[in-house]
Amino acid sequence: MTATEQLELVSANKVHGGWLKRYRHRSGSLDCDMVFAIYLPPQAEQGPVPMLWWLSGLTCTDENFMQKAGAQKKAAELGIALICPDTSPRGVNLDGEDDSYDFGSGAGFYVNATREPWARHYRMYDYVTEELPALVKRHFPVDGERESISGHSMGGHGALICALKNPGRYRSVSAFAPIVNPMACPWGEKAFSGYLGDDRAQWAQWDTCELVKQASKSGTERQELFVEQGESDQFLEEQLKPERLEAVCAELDHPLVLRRQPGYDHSYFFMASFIDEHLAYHAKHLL
Ligand SMILES: CC(=O)Oc1ccc2c(C)cc(=O)oc2c1
Repeated sequence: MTATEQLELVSANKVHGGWLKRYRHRSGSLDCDMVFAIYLPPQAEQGPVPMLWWLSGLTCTDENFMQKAGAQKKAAELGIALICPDTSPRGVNLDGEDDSYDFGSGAGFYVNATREPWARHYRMYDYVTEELPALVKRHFPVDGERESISGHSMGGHGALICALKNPGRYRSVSAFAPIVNPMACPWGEKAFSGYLGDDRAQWAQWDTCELVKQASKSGTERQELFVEQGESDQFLEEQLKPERLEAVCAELDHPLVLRRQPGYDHSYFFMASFIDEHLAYHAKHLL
């Protein structure tokens, strides 16, 4: 811990016997103040508990998942901490940052930007895989050896790339309606050209379908990917394209559980309907 590291408590609410807390801190990797949310189940009072990282989607903050998914009851039953970062740097005042919902504020895409003016602040990959985990392990009763990761949409893309880029790090990975091939959909093309520039070889380092191909070539461990997808999702055909992940995984024999759920859309009602099953899935790997 650095001598100046400070965690400012923003709010605290008791939920299902545990505590949901929000903290503000100075992020070195993003060079700005950030807020994150952590739910500590009642078991954390007895000793370190395993962690599930939740990465949220476009327009979200640390709050949406904790307020809308209804995950705390099951997390309390299982004894799993939930940690939810914000989705982009905040308050850095870059030109064009607030012009649209799918780029800039609330849309960090969990990459490390290499293009100016984004490169100094938009390093969400380093933030969610290195800086914030180290901080959480220093300050909270969590077991740093037992972590899993999940997320929704842009955050589902984030969860999948974090797991694929760090074989052996996460005990399990799941995603709701993830953007599985951002190199080839409008949201991803806009974000990657803005944050990374024109070099598509760089883009491939942040694309789930491409990372599955790379894992196959390099012979690294093939971790199962668990994906939940609503069939009435309004972004299914244009942005999410789960059939591309299905095809790549089938071709390369990468384990994938893709569940298509009739009638469900892209909203938090969809996540609230299946979050308990995802928590139980992660618990099998964490406990
Ligand atoms: C709270 C909420 O509804 O979150 C939400 C809405 C829409 C989207 C879209 C369109 C994409 C995404 O990545 O996340 C997301 C999250």
